[in-house]
Amino acid sequence: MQRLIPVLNNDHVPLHLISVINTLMTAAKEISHRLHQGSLAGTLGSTLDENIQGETQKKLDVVSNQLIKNMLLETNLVRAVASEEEDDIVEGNPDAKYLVAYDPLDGSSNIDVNGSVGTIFSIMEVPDHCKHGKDMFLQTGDEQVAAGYILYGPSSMLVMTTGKGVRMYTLDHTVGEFLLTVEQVKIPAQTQEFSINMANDRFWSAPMKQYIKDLLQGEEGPRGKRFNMRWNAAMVSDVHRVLCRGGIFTYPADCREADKPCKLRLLYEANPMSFLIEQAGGRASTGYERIMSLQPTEIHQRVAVMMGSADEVGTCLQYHKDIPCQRFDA
Ligand SMILES: O=P(O)(O)OC[C@H]1O[C@](O)(COP(=O)(O)O)[C@@H](O)[C@@H]1O
Ligand SMILES: [Mg+2]
Ligand SMILES: [Mg+2]
Repeated sequence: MQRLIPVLNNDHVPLHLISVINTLMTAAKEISHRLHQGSLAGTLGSTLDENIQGETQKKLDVVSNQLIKNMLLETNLVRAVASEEEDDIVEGNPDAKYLVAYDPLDGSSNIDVNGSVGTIFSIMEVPDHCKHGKDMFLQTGDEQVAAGYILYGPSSMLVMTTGKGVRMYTLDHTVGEFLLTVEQVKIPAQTQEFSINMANDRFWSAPMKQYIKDLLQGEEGPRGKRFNMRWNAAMVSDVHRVLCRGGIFTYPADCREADKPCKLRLLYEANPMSFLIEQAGGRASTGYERIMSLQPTEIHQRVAVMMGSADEVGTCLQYHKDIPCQRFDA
């Protein structure tokens, strides 16, 4: 089985970019090790702090963030990082070419129940027109040069793209390397599986309520087929399932909190996942716009997300076209 770096070399990925990716993998192996140690590592549970988004930080959110940030900045190949767990960007080498946005630990409410979690990353180049400050990161998802995630599940897996399809690698603990295990990921266009937090049903907009209602009616409803539901509460593992066998994953806008209609973050959750999904033949939208075409205005900006099997996402978007409603995220 091929190791990660020779695969990236074969794809003619620039050497410095390979080093950045490899550094992320070194951090990921350390995070994977700590997660597998569980309570034995003394890093489960919460801190007394909140991040910029008002969410209680888990100890492993903080540890993972520090590991990734320090390792990336030490390479001197990174101009700046933007993390879910940092209020602002953290600057590195002023002459470096790469920007890395990341969610150090996604789905972190799963940590204390020994559930799957992940690390999500998005790599961009410093734009010509802007060499300083957080505005460097305000690029569309189409500008990403690499993106992916590490899923810490029963096995640890890297799933990534540099724009030439999607590959999956599995961490072989005996050699400490990610080995290529799926050469070309392709999402089936059709599906009978959806992934959503159903507890938010009464807070969704009219098109989303109707779409899910019709799915639930199965073969007796307008869709004419039975659907199953899966929700891991970690975007990484829910999207991983979609990449493996198809499905639609969605976290739509809702009206639970007027000033926070969306949950998932554009730069380090929605964009990298959309890059993977599109590279694997799927679609990724907010319900109204293609996610990777959005012009970001803030580093911690949130967006509505619906992504996965192309035909199923298309059907969901049709509901958004046909049913007029007040947009909570407008
Ligand atoms: O609490 P909910 O509504 O189930 O939300 C789960 C969603 O929130 C997230 O956990 C947000 O990510 P973080 O854990 O990085 O904040 C997603 O991974 C997941 O899809
Ligand atoms: Mg997350
Ligand atoms: Mg997180």
